[in-house]
Amino acid sequence: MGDKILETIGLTVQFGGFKAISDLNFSVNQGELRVILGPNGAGKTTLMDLITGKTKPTSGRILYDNHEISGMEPYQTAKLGIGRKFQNPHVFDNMTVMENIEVAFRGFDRVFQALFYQKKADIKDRIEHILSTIGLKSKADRMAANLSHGERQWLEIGMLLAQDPKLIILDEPTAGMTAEETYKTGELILTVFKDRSVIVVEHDMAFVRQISNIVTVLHQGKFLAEGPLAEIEQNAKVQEVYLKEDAHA
Ligand SMILES: Nc1ncnc2c1ncn2[C@@H]1O[C@H](COP(=O)(O)OP(=O)(O)OP(=O)(O)O)[C@@H](O)[C@H]1O
Repeated sequence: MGDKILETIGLTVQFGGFKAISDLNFSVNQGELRVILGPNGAGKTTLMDLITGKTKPTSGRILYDNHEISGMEPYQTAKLGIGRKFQNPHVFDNMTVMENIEVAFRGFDRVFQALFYQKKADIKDRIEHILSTIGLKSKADRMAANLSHGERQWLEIGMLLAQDPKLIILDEPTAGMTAEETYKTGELILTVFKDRSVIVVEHDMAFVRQISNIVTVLHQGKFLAEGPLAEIEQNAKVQEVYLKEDAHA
């Protein structure tokens, strides 16, 4: 596999007679931040569901870090180090910000859970470090329910960091954010996930411009184009797909 963290080969999933992902060959290198673009219904979320095991492929392979993971359950891919942040934050409202990060540490691994109390000082330092990274140190004791939408998203990014995944999947991390929150999220992603393998599904083009390196465009479950954003924006096939999409809107 060389330095690929993820590779799909002929990946296909069929719902009834409809192929939501069709014969897709796609790969992400170690340490790369890859953005996935595509009009509504292109199959972006389905691809992320396939990688994490939420959806099982009809055919084809998914290789992750030298493991064949197609057909695995989400808890298995999580154990192997694939971490996902959903569009709507999955934080525990009835817990404080600090407790949410603590739970993310504890829940990840049973061995770690057993060691948790012995290593409390060490864990505390790591939790504090994560809280300052996501800019929520001063709100550590606040209930998660009382955070703003942007802060809840950052808290979930902190929970991902606590799990220390090898491959991070971010599903529209700026959905519902103000322009300022979106920019701050871009900065956060560029700093905290630097040198990590990250896949970001996103629509906000200003945000994509801020963070992007290589962009992969999907259309109707198929690979359409791939390259630096500036190149992709000039791509005739991509322009056609997005223009058609606008015409239907
Ligand atoms: N469980 C399912 N059963 C039937 N059809 C599905 C299922 N999941 C997804 N689809 C269909 O597969 C296609 C791809 O959906 P998907 O959500 O992956 O697209 P997307 O690129 O993430 O779109 P959006 O940008 O709107 O989120 C859509 O036509 C959707 O209706």
